[in-house]
Amino acid sequence: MIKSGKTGVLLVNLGTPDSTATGDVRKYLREFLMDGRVIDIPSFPRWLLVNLIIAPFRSPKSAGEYRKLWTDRGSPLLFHTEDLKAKVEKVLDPTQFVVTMGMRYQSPSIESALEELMKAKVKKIIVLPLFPQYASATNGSVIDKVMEIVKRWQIIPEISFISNFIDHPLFLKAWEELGKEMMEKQEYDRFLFSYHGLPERQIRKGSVDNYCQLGACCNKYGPSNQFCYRAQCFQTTRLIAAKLGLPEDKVMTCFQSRLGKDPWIQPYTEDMIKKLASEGVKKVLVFSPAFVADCLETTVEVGQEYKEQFEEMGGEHWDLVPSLNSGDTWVACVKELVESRA
Ligand SMILES: C=CC1=C(C)c2cc3[nH]c(cc4nc(cc5[nH]c(cc1n2)c(C)c5CCC(=O)O)C(CCC(=O)O)=C4C)c(C)c3C=C
Ligand SMILES: [Fe+2]
Ligand SMILES: [Fe+2]
Repeated sequence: MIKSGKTGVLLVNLGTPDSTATGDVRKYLREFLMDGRVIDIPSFPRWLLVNLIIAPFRSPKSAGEYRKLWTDRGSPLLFHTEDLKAKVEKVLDPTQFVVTMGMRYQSPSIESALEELMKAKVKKIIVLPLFPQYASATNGSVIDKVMEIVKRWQIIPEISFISNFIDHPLFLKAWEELGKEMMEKQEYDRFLFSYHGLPERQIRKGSVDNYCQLGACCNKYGPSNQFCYRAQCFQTTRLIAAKLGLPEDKVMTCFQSRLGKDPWIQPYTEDMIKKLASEGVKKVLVFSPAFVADCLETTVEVGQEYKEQFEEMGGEHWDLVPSLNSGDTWVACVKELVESRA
């Protein structure tokens, strides 16, 4: 009998600068923000905006933020993704799977990872964008990039894209375990779930039959809004909160990291901090479940900057639940996600 080939697994995260030098941060921001799924305006105005305004003015400031984040092993987003890949490789059957890792922007590239899989003569590729909630700017962009590369291949193997995994029992269990560990050390008055934001326009563009109106529609999650990023975030909060038995009136969902002047999805995390402080709330536990690895957005923005803001307004505890990184339950989740598609 002819032996069929292995299945290739491609884990993809966002990407991070090569170093904290302003030039490297500028290069990263240029590649990232020139993606038409991230800044979704026509290419010429996008080029002007990115190259003449955002990259020159933002790079020095962002480089300073990256310096607060950087470790001996470099950027946490990169080394946690490398660790995850190494651990997933260990738990998957090596006679059946070849595991690779790539970043949507900068390095290691998706192209180099796909070449590795092609050389391994895989019969099928499973692509797992490491973003729990689907957004055109993240998962959509990964799918776009993979297709752009494989369309040049003579033989295109079967490809399966995992587009969201917010309800996977092991994803929820991993957050439950991390949350419990924090809650055993400290009591909290509120539980804040802060997700990466998106321009409202991008939600509207993805809304089928105009279902999504960026309001109470996101309080329900089902076939009508299964790809609405905002609805997926609210659903993620509900599922994790239920696992931890958190009282509904103490749980809030909000969105961080607005870029530019256009309206982004609300409520904004910064407004939520002001509201909590004005209500006299003192102890807040913060989850960031749009990310599966510690990165600039979690460690610096939520863990340092928002913490300072809350404390300046009279708050006493602002504690960030660490991300999934390469923890055992999360590794088991990735194993199951992959095996279920093999
Ligand atoms: C849930 C995942 C993410 C979504 C959705 C997303 C959308 C999005 N992001 C920007 C602009 C920036 N994001 C930046 C950093 C960053 N973003 C994500 C994830 C999502 N982005 C991660 C994991 C990171 C951190 C990377 C790291 O190296 O640690 C940045 C760069 C940092 C900075 O200069 O502040 C920008 C800029 C837009 C415009 C957007 C949707 C349209
Ligand atoms: Fe981002
Ligand atoms: Fe919605």
